[in-house]
Amino acid sequence: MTSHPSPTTAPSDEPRSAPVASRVLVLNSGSSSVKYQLLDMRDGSRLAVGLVERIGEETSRLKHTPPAGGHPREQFGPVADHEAALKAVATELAADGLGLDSPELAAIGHRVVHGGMYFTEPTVIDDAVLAEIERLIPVAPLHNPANLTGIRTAMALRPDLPQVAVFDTAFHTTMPESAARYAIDVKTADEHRIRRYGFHGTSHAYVSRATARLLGRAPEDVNVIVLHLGNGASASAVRNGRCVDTSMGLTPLEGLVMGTRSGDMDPAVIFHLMRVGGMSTDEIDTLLNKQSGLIGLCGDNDMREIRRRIDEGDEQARLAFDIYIHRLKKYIGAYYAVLGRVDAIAFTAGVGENAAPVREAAIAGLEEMGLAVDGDLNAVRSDEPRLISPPDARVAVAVVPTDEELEIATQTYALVGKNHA
Ligand SMILES: Nc1ncnc2c1ncn2[C@@H]1O[C@H](COP(=O)(O)OP(=O)(O)O)[C@@H](O)[C@H]1O
Ligand SMILES: CC(=O)OP(=O)(O)O
Ligand SMILES: [Mg+2]
Repeated sequence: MTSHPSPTTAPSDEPRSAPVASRVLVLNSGSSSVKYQLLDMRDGSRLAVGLVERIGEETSRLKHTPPAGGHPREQFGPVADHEAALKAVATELAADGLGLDSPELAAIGHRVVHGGMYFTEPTVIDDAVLAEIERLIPVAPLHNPANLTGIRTAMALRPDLPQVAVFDTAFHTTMPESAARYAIDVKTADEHRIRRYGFHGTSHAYVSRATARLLGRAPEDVNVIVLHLGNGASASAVRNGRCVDTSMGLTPLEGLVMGTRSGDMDPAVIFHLMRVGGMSTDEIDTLLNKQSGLIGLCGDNDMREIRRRIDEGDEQARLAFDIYIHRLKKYIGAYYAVLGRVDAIAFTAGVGENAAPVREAAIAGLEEMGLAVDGDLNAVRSDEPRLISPPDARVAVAVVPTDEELEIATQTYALVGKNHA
């Protein structure tokens, strides 16, 4: 696709209608990276895609893929912080004539990981919204600070433009109290707003809908278990298009075994580490969030590397893989029981979309539940949503690539259009 010359600057006294500008820039700021996409919302096409990774290190890398036909450009060298990263992104976009000053830009959509109980919908960002995202930093210490810097930098670059926050937690606000509450003293829980919020909601929403489409059915008619297996990983149970349970909780630490996070464990492990191990709260926080999961178990958090080591007979990598799969299987069983009837199980994100051995092992032995994976279908590599269960399977097993950026752009553009109308 090419960048279109702007036909869009409307005179300010024109009647208010859908936004004339049709582009949305999406920023997904992680703890050490910024992923971005510029989309044209007339057809959902991508005008530019990129990533700045290893922010704050000497070895930062920016990779920018311009409109179709252009060669990806890479830059190496230190990018000090998220503000510097975003400015570098703005420079790259400007070099392709897609600068942030473009009148065709309708809005900037931001992934915000923790929205607490307050934000159930995409929200235009103002000072009060910024303050609430800031207040939630203690429950998303790896994510919300980066999200905030991304927002503030974008606001400084385009103060006139609507900046929209799309929250990871929003899709999970439909969870019933029976799933959202921990079984702890109610007064204490309420005082500190301790409950299960869930994350990756934009992905769970997008993938559960795309799975229904793959089955040729309406989202309201299907029950889906979504397994979002990236570096962070979470499972969700989606009944008739609405989330009824998810594996992450107050913070993105609960649930599945992840790249560097432990997921579920007896909370008494923490008291033990404090009392007997002499560790501080911060040390335990770092241990469980950054030094546990796959990396803690075997020294690698990348599933490709773990599979390579297993193929070489590495026992430690094998055990890490087995622990990862065991936890995943437990959640499949649990959410099967929560939903009662399951129409599909969808694998998504970096591991879910690419690691056929993970999909095979997670479903193995569940034939009595109507679950099976066809070896040939599972081996297919594709960017398209696809079934990997045998044609006669009672429950569909699918690989459904997620697209958080498209979902964020869609929600952002819909909100800006609504506010305009
Ligand atoms: N070809 C592949 N085979 C197996 N695992 C892969 C492959 N490509 C990516 N992954 C896994 O996906 C992870 C990244 O997933 P992703 O969804 O991009 O994570 P995040 O958004 O949390 O950064 C990597 O850490 C790696 O474990
Ligand atoms: C919430 C969360 O875990 O996000 P990510 O997978 O991007 O780290
Ligand atoms: Mg991700």
